Amino acid sequence: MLTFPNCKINIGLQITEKRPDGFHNLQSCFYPVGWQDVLEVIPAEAFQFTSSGQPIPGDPARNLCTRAYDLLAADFALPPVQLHLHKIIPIGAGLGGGSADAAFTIRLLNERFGLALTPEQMEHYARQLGSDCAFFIQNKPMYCLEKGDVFEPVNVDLSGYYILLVYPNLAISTAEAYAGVRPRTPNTPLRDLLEAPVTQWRDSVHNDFEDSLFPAYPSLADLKQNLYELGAVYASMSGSGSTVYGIFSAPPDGQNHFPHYSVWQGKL
Ligand SMILES: C[C@@](CO)(OP(=O)(O)O)[C@H](O)COP(=O)(O)OP(=O)(O)OC[C@H]1O[C@@H](n2ccc(N)nc2=O)[C@H](O)[C@@H]1O
Ligand SMILES: Nc1ncnc2c1ncn2[C@@H]1O[C@H](COP(=O)(O)OP(=O)(O)O)[C@@H](O)[C@H]1O
Repeated sequence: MLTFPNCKINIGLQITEKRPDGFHNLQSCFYPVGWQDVLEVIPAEAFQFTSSGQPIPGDPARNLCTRAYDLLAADFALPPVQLHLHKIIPIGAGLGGGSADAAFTIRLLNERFGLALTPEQMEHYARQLGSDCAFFIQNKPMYCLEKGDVFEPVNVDLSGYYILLVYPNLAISTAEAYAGVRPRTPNTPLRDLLEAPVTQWRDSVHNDFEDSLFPAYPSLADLKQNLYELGAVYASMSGSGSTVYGIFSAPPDGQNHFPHYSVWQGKL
């Protein structure tokens, strides 16, 4: 059985405070985007995780797909399987690709083996694997709070727009990015700013990670400027970087403008 874990972008990201557990409370709109991996579950004699495509750093036994399987296998009598992941979504890119793989593993095993888990139960498992993992269970635009794992509905609909994602071949560790931020109470909550149409977001909807990462990596600020010059109605870095995206009202000519970077474009 096959499934296609997709990535997300963050539309605005306010980091409001450091928590006693060392994590940060945030407010952000998470929005699913169609850049996808391929994940297959295959009957096997013994559990095995294999991958192709981009090399994934780290021990396969600690891969988020393996950890998702182990988590469910602790509570259910799962038969052994081979999980094969064809990795396409850039890694360490602010796109939540690893979290998507983990959440889709839970969804796939639930369906394949008739575990009858509700979305809330699957979110409970996903939260144990990463802060933005639970989002990918329902996988629809959400206003995310606390660690990014508490959801409220959001009235952001970008259907009809096009998106261009540019990954500048620079992996940024999420933990390192959080270590550089200065949490603060925003003047206006992101939720209120998102009430305006996308054409008015440029000067108001902000990703707080840009404040520390753009000075450290000036090429990221240049990339955002390039996307505006290409005609984006809104451009931003996603999550903890390094992907920068632009939202366009007509299809942009992305491949020709960024020949040395990994790009993906499609409809929202
Ligand atoms: C920044 C965001 C924004 O959407 O996405 P990415 O850019 O990684 O995709 C997320 O908060 C990333 O969530 P996720 O990638 O699941 O992070 P986790 O694995 O849970 O945590 C990695 C490390 O980041 C820090 N961390 C993460 C989430 C959070 N709310 N506060 C934190 O301080 C912690 O130091 C933690 O050890
Ligand atoms: N299936 C997976 N895909 C990508 N990264 C994974 C996976 N499993 C574990 N990881 C680890 O997670 C880290 C990157 O996670 P990723 O979700 O790509 O980054 P980001 O949160 O910035 O989008 C890497 O250090 C990688 O070793």
